[in-house]
Amino acid sequence: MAKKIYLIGLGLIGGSIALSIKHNDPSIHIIGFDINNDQAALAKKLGAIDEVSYEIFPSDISSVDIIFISTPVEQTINIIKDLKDVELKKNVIITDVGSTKVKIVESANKYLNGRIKFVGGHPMAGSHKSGILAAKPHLFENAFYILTPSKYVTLEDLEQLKNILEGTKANFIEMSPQEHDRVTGVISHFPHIVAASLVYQAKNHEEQFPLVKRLAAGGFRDITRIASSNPYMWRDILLHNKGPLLHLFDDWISEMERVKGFVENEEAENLYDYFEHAKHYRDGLPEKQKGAIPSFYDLYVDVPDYPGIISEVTGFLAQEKISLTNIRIIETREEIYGVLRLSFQTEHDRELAINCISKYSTYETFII
Ligand SMILES: NC(=O)c1ccc[n+]([C@@H]2O[C@H](COP(=O)([O-])OP(=O)(O)OC[C@H]3O[C@@H](n4cnc5c(N)ncnc54)[C@H](O)[C@@H]3O)[C@@H](O)[C@H]2O)c1
Ligand SMILES: O=C(O)C(=O)C[C@]1(C(=O)O)C=C[C@@H](O)C=C1
Repeated sequence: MAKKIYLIGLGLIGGSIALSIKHNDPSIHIIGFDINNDQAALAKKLGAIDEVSYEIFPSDISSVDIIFISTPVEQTINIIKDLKDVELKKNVIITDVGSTKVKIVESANKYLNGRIKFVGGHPMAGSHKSGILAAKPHLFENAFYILTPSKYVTLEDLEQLKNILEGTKANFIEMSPQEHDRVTGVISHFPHIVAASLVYQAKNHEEQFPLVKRLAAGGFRDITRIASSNPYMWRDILLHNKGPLLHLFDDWISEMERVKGFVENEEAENLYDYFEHAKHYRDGLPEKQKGAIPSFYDLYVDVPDYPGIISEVTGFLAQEKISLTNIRIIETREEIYGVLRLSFQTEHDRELAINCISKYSTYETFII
């Protein structure tokens, strides 16, 4: 069992991996390095790591069992290249978390050439946010964690990596780097391009229609949330996955032409079928697992409808350090009661909230 871990890159993903390892087994010693010293200091302060390294390859790197590279994908390749000349522990495992795999695994095979065991990794959960302050120990709960092990990696090596990642509560799945980049191109990379393009469509109409920005409601905000992601990260991802993405551009252009034809020719039945089939497929996405549908867990609370009720309820949760992902007043009933909808990242947090609210109040809670 690995007892000493080294994390290069202490942002959202690296930080969440560190927190999940620490929460699962505090005895694991984690050293962390980040080119941004503030991130590293925060990671230490948050208890994600035990020790900050101020150089990327410290002398005690030769004693670590597993090295996680959780940097943007182009930096990941640079680090793998530099690692080839570093003295490391025999049987050390190196893994990454990059959103692309083909180029990263190619560089590992080229520079580490089996001398060092490399397991491509990619947790299929995250956020449009970046940095250690967005990191959560349960970020990967119920998500798929994709592994693309090279031929030099044994089953025991994979088990050792999965054991250290047990605290993520993710579901591990193996695939080839090629399959990984094709699939993630479809369900992650290209959707990020589309989200950004929809933002540009609004921006490009703002001069003619100044209200565009102000009238943007839930639908536009939902579909464009990921356009707030880290541009540095997505620049690298698109350049790493150019091949599959160029095919997806062609598919998308054909699809838009097809739908344009339905509208232009007023093909009502085709338009209905278009939305109906999309709804059927989307509604069929697995709810429990993350990465497919944001697995927010909603709790409804019957509350008296008076000023300050929201801060009263969130105050209960704050007292017990229960984190919330969203809160909305969804209904104000004629009589004195209203309904709050509280959203949580995990079912466990929702359970904690139910107990917390019943402990501090008589407000009725229910799950739909
Ligand atoms: N954001 C997501 O939803 C998500 C999900 C799964 C995988 N990923 C992948 O995880 C990786 C990290 O993404 P993130 O969301 O954690 O980004 P992030 O910006 O939150 O964190 C990246 C960290 O790496 C540091 N860094 C950059 N270059 C470095 C270098 N050369 N040496 C050391 N540290 C360096 C940055 O200072 C930053 O703190 C990326 O490869 C991304 O594709 C992201
Ligand atoms: O949840 C989000 O905001 C994400 O964009 C996470 C997301 C994705 O779903 O595309 C982004 C990049 C990753 O490689 C994996 C997951």
